[in-house]
Amino acid sequence: MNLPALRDVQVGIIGMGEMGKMYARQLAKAGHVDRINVCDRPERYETLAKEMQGQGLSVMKDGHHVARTSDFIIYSVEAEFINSVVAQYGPSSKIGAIVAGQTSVKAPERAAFEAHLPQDVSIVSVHSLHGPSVPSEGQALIIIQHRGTEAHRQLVEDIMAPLKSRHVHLSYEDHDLVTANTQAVTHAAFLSMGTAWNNMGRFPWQTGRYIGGIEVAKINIALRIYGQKWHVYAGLAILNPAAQHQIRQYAKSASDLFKLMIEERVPELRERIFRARDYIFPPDNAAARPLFLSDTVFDQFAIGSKTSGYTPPLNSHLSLLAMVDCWQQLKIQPFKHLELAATPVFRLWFGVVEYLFRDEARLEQAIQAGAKAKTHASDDCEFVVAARGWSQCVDFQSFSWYQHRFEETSNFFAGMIEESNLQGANMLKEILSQRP
Ligand SMILES: NC(=O)C1=CN([C@@H]2O[C@H](COP(=O)(O)OP(=O)(O)OC[C@H]3O[C@@H](n4cnc5c(N)ncnc54)[C@H](OP(=O)(O)O)[C@@H]3O)[C@@H](O)[C@H]2O)C=CC1
Ligand SMILES: O=C(O)C(=O)Cc1ccc(O)cc1
Repeated sequence: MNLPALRDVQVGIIGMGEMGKMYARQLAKAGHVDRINVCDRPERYETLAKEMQGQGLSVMKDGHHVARTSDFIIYSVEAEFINSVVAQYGPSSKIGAIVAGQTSVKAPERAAFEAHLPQDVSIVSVHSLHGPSVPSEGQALIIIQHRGTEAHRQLVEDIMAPLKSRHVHLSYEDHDLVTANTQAVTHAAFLSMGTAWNNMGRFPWQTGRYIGGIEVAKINIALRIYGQKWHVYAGLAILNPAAQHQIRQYAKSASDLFKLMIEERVPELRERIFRARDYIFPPDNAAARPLFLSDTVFDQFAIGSKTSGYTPPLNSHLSLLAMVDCWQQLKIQPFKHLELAATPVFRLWFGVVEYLFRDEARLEQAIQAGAKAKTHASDDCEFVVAARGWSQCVDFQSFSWYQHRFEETSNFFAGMIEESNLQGANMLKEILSQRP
């Protein structure tokens, strides 16, 4: 069947949440295709039509209308619902259409497409590796040519071109492996930090003390994540087949290292941390292009005043030590994904980890702080409990438990999130532009 020329293509977006709106607005602005047909749930039709007035979009009542008129249909709904939404609207797909999903985890999307789409429909999926508030230019856009020809793939890439993203070609399987390696444990770390602060009942940035260096990055990213929708994180943790055991290992690594700290088993602790470091940051790894973030970079975004004369106690950085230990235990080499398919959050987090691990004196200070000074032992104890809790929640595959845990902490942070998101966005932009 002949494919339409780009200027004659009608693009359909089912699910006008944050990502759907971001795509719709950018594609409509480019004006390179014939029409953009969009819908959300039928009960939201009138409100959506009003909201989208004058933006060059054709707002439709439901997914049947979008599917039957569009040559390229993007499902941009919650991963938890992808099967039921595709089951409902998939059979209405226009003959010969190309279908994609924006879901962050592809195993359920693939299963839904294979089960419910007619055979004449091609599957060339997409996934923007950034949140809706990050400009798409230069960020990774994964393209998955699953069922269809080169011409189908090319048409999809031409349709997505106005986003000016960097197209990365992966299979469905590799997508889930790469995103589990970059996102699952990263999110578990930040979610656990937030839960620990909530359970301690104090905001780390409201203690009146100066917070600089990598602490600022931790706080801003944690708040950034808690400012997003819970289902995005729940979906990729619970439904990605490669994510669960990584999150479990992260909790185990945090717990193992914490036990070595409180039992003051310094030689064992040091041996384990240095073994992990040598695996993740081998000194002779020419392929690894370090980010080399510095205190000066982070301190531009410090909280409080350095002139208060207060010297912050040394931190054990348990969340960072556990990350590298987890990667080493599972033999994951995250460097491999840094250039190709890292999200902005992962790149920043990796930079923070590297900042600690590429400096032996800093690493030794963390070991001493954890096993001797024990200045952060009570925080670390809460962190271990929180990491285990998130891991159990993911193992149990409970979306409602996940939502409850997430919202309890995001409510605790309410009021802080907006301010921090602004600072977090500036920080991401500044720090990520520091790359060699
Ligand atoms: N936010 C992010 O940072 C990123 C998200 N993604 C992925 O993109 C997808 C969308 O995420 P995002 O836009 O953030 O989430 P949103 O919750 O903002 O958007 C999803 C939208 O789809 C709607 N929806 C659900 N069922 C239907 C249906 N039957 N018909 C029409 N619309 C429906 C939802 O309605 P309701 O709320 O009532 O359920 C909601 O408005 C997810 O799979 C997510 O994992 C990918 C990259 C980044
Ligand atoms: O950068 C991150 O890890 C984020 O938190 C934003 C995000 C969330 C979900 C995705 O599918 C892609 C990017």
